[in-house]
Amino acid sequence: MIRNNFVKSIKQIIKNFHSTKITTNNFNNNDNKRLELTLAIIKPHICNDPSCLQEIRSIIVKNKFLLIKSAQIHLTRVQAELFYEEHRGKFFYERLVTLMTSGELSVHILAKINAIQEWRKLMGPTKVFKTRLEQPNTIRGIFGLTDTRNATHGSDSTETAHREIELFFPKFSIQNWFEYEEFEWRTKNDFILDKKQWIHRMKNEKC
Ligand SMILES: Nc1ncnc2c1ncn2[C@@H]1O[C@H](COP(=O)(O)OP(=O)(O)OP(=O)(O)O)[C@@H](O)[C@H]1O
Repeated sequence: MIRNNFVKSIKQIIKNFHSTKITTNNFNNNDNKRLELTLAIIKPHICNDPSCLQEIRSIIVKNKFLLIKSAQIHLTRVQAELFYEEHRGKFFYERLVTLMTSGELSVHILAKINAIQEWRKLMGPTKVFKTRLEQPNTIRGIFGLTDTRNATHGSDSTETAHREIELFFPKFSIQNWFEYEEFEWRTKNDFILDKKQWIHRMKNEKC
């Protein structure tokens, strides 16, 4: 019941979000801090439910993250094992790998000032049952089902973010993005959200 109410209120927030045009003022800060990149993953049990998937993507946009790249990816077992290598041997490792290979993932490179910390804050803590009580308005508080099926993933440091971005988007050059694009994303006037691809485009960018 409580969970249903949260889902309803999130739906309402999203309904109010009609405009796809946003201005960089939303992304600027006063001390000209650079944007940061992080990797966000929406896990398979959410991707299997189109309305939940749509809601989480809309929450990302609503919270003023820039969607730089997005892809639907089905991991092989080898890829999932590599991704979660640090957890090998833990009691939840097998079920985690099974979950992450059970269907498509929605994978996104997000940009924002303090993107890593901001995305983790929006997701909420790993443990779903505690999170539902203590931080019910976070993504995991609303959409998490169990500690493993906790809806989303987010990189936990710059080093991890860059490693994970390279793993999922091998053609994307982080170095080039910071050298040639970061300034424009941070300072140019407006972007358009392409809701088919779930990426932001600079206004004059060709599709
Ligand atoms: N105690 C646990 N029980 C079940 N699953 C767990 C547990 N701890 C972690 N996991 C699963 O392993 C994933 C990676 O765990 P980690 O400790 O890196 O958490 P996290 O940094 O909050 O999550 P993520 O890396 O996915 O953003 C978690 O997102 C969750 O799916």
